[in-house]
Amino acid sequence: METFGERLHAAIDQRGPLCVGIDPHAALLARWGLSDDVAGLERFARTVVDALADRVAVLKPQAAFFERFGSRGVAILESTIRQSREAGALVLLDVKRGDIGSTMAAYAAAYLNPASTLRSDAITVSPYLGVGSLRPAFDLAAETGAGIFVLALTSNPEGASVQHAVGPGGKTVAQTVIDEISQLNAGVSPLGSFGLVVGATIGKTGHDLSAVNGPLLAPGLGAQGGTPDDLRAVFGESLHNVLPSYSREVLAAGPEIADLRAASDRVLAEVRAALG
Ligand SMILES: O=c1ccn([C@@H]2O[C@H](COP(=O)(O)O)[C@@H](O)[C@H]2O)c(=O)[nH]1
Repeated sequence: METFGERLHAAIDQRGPLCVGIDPHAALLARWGLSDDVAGLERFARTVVDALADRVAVLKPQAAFFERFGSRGVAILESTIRQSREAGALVLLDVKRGDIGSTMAAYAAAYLNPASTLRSDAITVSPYLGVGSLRPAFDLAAETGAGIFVLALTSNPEGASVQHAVGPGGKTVAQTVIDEISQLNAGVSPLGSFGLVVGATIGKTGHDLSAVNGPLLAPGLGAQGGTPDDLRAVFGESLHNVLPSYSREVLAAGPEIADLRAASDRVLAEVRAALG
């Protein structure tokens, strides 16, 4: 069985280092001339899949924007995940789950079990209950060839007050998360399946990402103010493992498929130039 790290490495080789988010904000539905309801949601998500799933390495549906429409929104999320994967994109479902281990096992089954209708290639998780509480998700991911991205240094300005806090061992909370995830990827080639989320907006923080050996998802580009040039300051020597992620910056170019493709090609060229 191919691991998520192997599949992601191959997808980036073939399609380039880019993740595009599927974030059907109410404001974007309006901008596209769509109604803020399930029909609008379905058209929006289908258009993004038709435009990008056969060309970008990773699509990242943001579960919140589907869940706000209840069970009918979740049904659209299911079809969006399925159609994206059928068209060749890897799907990173942005759900940011995190709970005590026994409950985490159920979340993992919902998103990573091959029999689940929400089965994705990878998910985002929150380590606020301790990285160890995520163990059932790590185990199921390893068993099924899926990936996990753990929030470490998030792109929002509020994140630092918790993530930069220093624990009893003298390490920051974020560095503790980074080090625990690094252990899961130790010795793996070409790329581990356990990634971190590190915002492109955070600047130079002094955190050491050199041992991660896994993908570093970088949201915060575009609409949140981060630029490809910021990536060097944030990631330094770890730039080669960065997966830049854009949502609104690309989605705002819709609803025409050609315009979405052009926006995605433009940001890909910009991040390629920055990553070197
Ligand atoms: O630290 C984080 C973690 C996740 N996100 C998510 O990424 C997208 C960003 O959307 P933009 O439109 O490109 O700003 C969104 O789904 C967030 O929930 C993040 O921004 N920062």
